[in-house]
Amino acid sequence: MANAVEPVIKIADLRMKYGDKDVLKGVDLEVYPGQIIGYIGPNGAGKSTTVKIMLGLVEGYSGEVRIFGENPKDGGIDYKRRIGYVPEIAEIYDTLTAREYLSFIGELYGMPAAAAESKARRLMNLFGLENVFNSRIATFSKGMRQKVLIMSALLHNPDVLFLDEPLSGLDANSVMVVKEMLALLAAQGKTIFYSSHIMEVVEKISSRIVLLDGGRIVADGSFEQLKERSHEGSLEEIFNQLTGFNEHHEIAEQLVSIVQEV
Ligand SMILES: Nc1ncnc2c1ncn2[C@@H]1O[C@H](COP(=O)(O)OP(=O)(O)OP(=O)(O)O)[C@@H](O)[C@H]1O
Repeated sequence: MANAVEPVIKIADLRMKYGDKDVLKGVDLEVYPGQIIGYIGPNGAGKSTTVKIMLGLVEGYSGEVRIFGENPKDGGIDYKRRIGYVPEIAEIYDTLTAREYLSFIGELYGMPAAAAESKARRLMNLFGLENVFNSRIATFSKGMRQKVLIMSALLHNPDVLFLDEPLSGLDANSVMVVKEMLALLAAQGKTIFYSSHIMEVVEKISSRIVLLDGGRIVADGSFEQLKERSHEGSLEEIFNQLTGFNEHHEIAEQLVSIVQEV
């Protein structure tokens, strides 16, 4: 049955090479409003490359890519205001205070300065960072910096959020808050593209899981559908089965034996 709602993300036959290496080998994907996509795959599978292409950060690919119907190659910027991004490794301006940084990012997205600052302050309070609003980011712990990154991606109320290991460094309480917040955002029609290696979290929060392996999508469905198809119990086991990995015992034993050599 045709879906009457327009896809937020539409990718068709996406291919990308780095030098001689085929990194993406024909990826097809349509993502709809309100979906939380768990985008998973082994190291080097091509996850970050896909996301960077969608964000317009990487060129040189072939195939069709549309975000809100726009082609990242066309250079339009209005649709980019509807996107939020938490990269895995972020360039964050250490010398700025959280207040300065977040206000700056808000203004970049077209928010009035006062509105950006007021929103940033209230988000900081809810993340338990009210006492460091005027402190330099250089003095922040890893988790505090990660919270600032999450806030900076959300400040302008984007319609689609790309998250790469967003919970990295967050304490257990903050993890619960962010997971619940993502579910609420999705329930309001926001689209979440969630890339992570933490299978327990992906299993719980995703409405749909897309597994990329060697530049190809090898599974696409809800956790229940993937479970039924693979006859495995957990997403970690499904991941191991679909990526053909069953050597963890052997490799672990060999690692230990090398470590123990003197
Ligand atoms: N700028 C680049 N130049 C050359 N090769 C690259 C570049 N960026 C990525 N690659 C290669 O493309 C492949 C896919 O990388 P990508 O970062 O998309 O993988 P990933 O699925 O995000 O992996 P991880 O889980 O480790 O983050 C890897 O083999 C990587 O070495």
